Amino acid sequence: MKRARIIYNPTAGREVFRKHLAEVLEKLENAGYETSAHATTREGDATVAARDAVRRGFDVIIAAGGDGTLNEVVAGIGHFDKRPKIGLIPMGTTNDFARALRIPREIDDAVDIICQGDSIPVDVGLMNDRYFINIAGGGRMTELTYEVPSRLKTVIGQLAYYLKGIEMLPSIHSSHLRIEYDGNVFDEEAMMFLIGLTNSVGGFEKLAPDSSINDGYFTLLILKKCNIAEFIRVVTLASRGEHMDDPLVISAKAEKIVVTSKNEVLLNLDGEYGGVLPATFQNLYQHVEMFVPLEKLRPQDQVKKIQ
Ligand SMILES: Nc1ncnc2c1ncn2[C@@H]1O[C@H](COP(=O)(O)OP(=O)(O)OP(=O)(O)O)[C@@H](O)[C@H]1O
Repeated sequence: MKRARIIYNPTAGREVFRKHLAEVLEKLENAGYETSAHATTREGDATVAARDAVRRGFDVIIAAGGDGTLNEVVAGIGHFDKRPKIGLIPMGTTNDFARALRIPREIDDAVDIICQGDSIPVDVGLMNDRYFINIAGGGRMTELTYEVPSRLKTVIGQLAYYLKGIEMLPSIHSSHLRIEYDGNVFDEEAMMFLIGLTNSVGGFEKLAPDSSINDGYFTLLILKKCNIAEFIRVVTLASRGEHMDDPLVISAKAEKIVVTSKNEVLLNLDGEYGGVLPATFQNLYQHVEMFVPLEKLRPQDQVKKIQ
């Protein structure tokens, strides 16, 4: 019998996962998994619990929480040579990663996907020595996501980002950025840069429309220096996925990106504070294996499943 370890964040999102734990355990047992669960107690605990699960030989780790919990689980298993497969039960507010992988928000449906057993390899990002699964970025604008108070985020979800964005508009300014990406160099003032692994960020599902979750490449987006009116124009275009051809936007695919600045530029990693530049971003090709609804994935993400 295979063994699964559920790592859940009891404080994530709106729903209380614990209330559903018995039925989730039963479903997994019926699907042939001997399952146990760990409730995280603080920030970073999912990383410790995931590391522990690898050492104890679990075949599968199921992250029940938001992107933050999944990020911590990936950080916990990332350094090991033999990594358990990951299942995801989206319990967060934005659940960007689950959205990109077409994993449904309903607990029951998400568990069904794990029980069905289809899985694909997924790329993971490494910034200096920290893992990310969805997006990294820097510049005044990306500070938004961690300035949104978490209680506000839980109550009104992604709307909080937009509200905070409007409030912060007057304070948006450019920074000097030197970005080396696979042999190319950008060295100018810019508003922000984003390094994406998936196509879904902060509710913007078409931010990196042609990204694939397992091709070994990041999508790099740079927004050049502009005024507030231009900035609003590009963000509006981005909400519709129509920003890629805008003259203020540089986009590229890259495996390795090195970013430095003459200014102090704060970084954002999967929606959390990620330190300051300089930073080296490395795409770890197909580093984790995740359970997904294979038939619902976009064609470019449907890598032949590994048995
Ligand atoms: N018991 C706990 N008390 C407080 N914080 C916790 C606890 N367990 C985990 N955390 C922290 O909560 C953070 C956010 O959790 P998570 O991402 O699961 O939910 P979310 O913020 O609601 O969702 P999303 O990231 O999708 O918006 C995690 O990064 C984790 O460090």
